[in-house]
Amino acid sequence: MIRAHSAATVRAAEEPLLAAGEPLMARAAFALATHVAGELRARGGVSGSVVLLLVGGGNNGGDALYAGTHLVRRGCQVHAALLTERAHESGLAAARSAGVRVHEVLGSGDAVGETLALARRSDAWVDALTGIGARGPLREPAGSVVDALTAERSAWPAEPAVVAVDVPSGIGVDDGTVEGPVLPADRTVTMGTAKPGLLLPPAAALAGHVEVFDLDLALAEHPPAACSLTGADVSDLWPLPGPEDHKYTRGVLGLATGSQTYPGAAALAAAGALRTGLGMVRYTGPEVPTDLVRHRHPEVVTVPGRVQSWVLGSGVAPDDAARMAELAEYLADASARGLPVVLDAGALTLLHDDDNDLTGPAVLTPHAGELAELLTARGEQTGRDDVTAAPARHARLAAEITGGTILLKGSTTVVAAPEGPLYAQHDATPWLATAGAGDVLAGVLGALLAAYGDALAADDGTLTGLPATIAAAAALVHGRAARSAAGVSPTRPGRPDPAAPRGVPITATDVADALPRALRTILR
Ligand SMILES: NC(=O)C1=CN([C@@H]2O[C@H](COP(=O)(O)OP(=O)(O)OC[C@H]3O[C@@H](n4cnc5c(N)ncnc54)[C@H](O)[C@@H]3O)[C@@H](O)[C@H]2O)[C@H](O)CC1
Ligand SMILES: [K+]
Repeated sequence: MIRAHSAATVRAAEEPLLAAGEPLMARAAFALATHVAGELRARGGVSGSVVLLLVGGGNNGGDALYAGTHLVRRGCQVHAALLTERAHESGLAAARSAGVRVHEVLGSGDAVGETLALARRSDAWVDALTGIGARGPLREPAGSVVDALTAERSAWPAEPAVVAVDVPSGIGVDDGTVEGPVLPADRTVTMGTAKPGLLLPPAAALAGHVEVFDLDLALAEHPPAACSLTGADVSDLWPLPGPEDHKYTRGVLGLATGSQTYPGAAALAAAGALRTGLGMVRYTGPEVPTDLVRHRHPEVVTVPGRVQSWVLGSGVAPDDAARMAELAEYLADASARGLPVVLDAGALTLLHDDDNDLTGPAVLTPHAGELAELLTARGEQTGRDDVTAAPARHARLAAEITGGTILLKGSTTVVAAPEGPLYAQHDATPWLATAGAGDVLAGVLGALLAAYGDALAADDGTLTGLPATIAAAAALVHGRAARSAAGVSPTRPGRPDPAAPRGVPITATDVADALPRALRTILR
């Protein structure tokens, strides 16, 4: 699991070490210089390369100035463009005495032109304008300089190497927003621990490859603000059957999905659930989807009976009054029993007013538009673009309003419960943006929740965070299955790797069919 901690937590953890005189900045600077040298080596060599440090007025800039002294000693020609009146004093003194060429570009009256001229002669740019001390989007002239460098860099995608210090300057460090200019990085060298903005969209896409440099910060007692699950985490929580298991100990999932108009969602959700593995799927719905499910998945039982979790709503239109009334009944029953439910598609509108408030564990699976509609219906006027600009913030808000866990679908899936860490899962592929993919995900999620259904129903509060972890796990598995089906390899958010296979078109059925293949690589 990748754990990211808030700026405030990092400062609290740094405090005692700084008070004890630990040379944190010196360590950070050495690590930064090592990674910059690594980028230069990958592009042909270190000695003789030209490095440009973009220096702000705080310790973030200090890291880069000290790193510059190491790079000079490794034979680089290092320039420092000071985009501040007050550069880190000792760092600047060390840089000057080591032979870093310092340019006080503010004084020239043309900070953009001066910096751009230096940048065009450089093989690597080190973004040290702001770190965890940033307040809001980049102020001038840093903003205009970054805009100009971003335009310059997009003209030469392969060059130069851009290395961000701690975070790409100007991102929302704690929430992943991008409210102004940010220079996309090839690599971010982050100090002590990952920061939420390096995992959360849209900022995560600008960080490139993230290297966490350990500063021995005492973070164990500080809960992370954001996490990303890895395959190993999913393997640890996966419900593996034992010799004593039977269908009810493995979990029975109730599917109230699909409708006369959209029968396919019933079969796709069933496929996702069955290939995730569980005791049994019970399907309930009108004749057309029922016949389809029976035909496609003879394993599915279509008579009512005991279930341990529900998936409601995939393939149900909010104006399908009869079907919506059924969903409301299932939701009320599940809530009364404390059974976990997945609310997808049409079922999300059940929470557009507080008549159906959630009393049991629930995971809502909206895309950005559905989340905007839900928030607006609950009095928070929100547009789709607002959600995509700040997904973590809006997912958390919806979780607080509804009491449910929000799995917000997107190129990076964000999961937010009313409290506890956010999850960011960047495991999918753009090929997954295809009809029915969400139905399969709902089935995967429902099956996993069914395995934990009895425990969640009997929970005394110790499992509060479990639905969010399970939702993140479902997103990881679903994304890995899509990559496997499309034939693409894992990617970091951000610049696509030109050498990576591009993949092929896939259907939602392909994703469901690829689940066992994906699980074979996860459940080792
Ligand atoms: N504390 C340590 O010894 C270590 C710190 N690390 C690095 O330090 C930064 C945090 O440094 P801090 O001085 O607190 O703040 P920043 O340098 O991130 O930024 C403050 C700097 O930026 C200016 N500023 C603030 N907001 C904006 C804005 N919107 N636009 C433009 N400029 C802005 C502000 O005026 C100050 O001049 C941390 O990220 C690490 O990189 C070490 O790594 C570990 C030891
Ligand atoms: K930075």
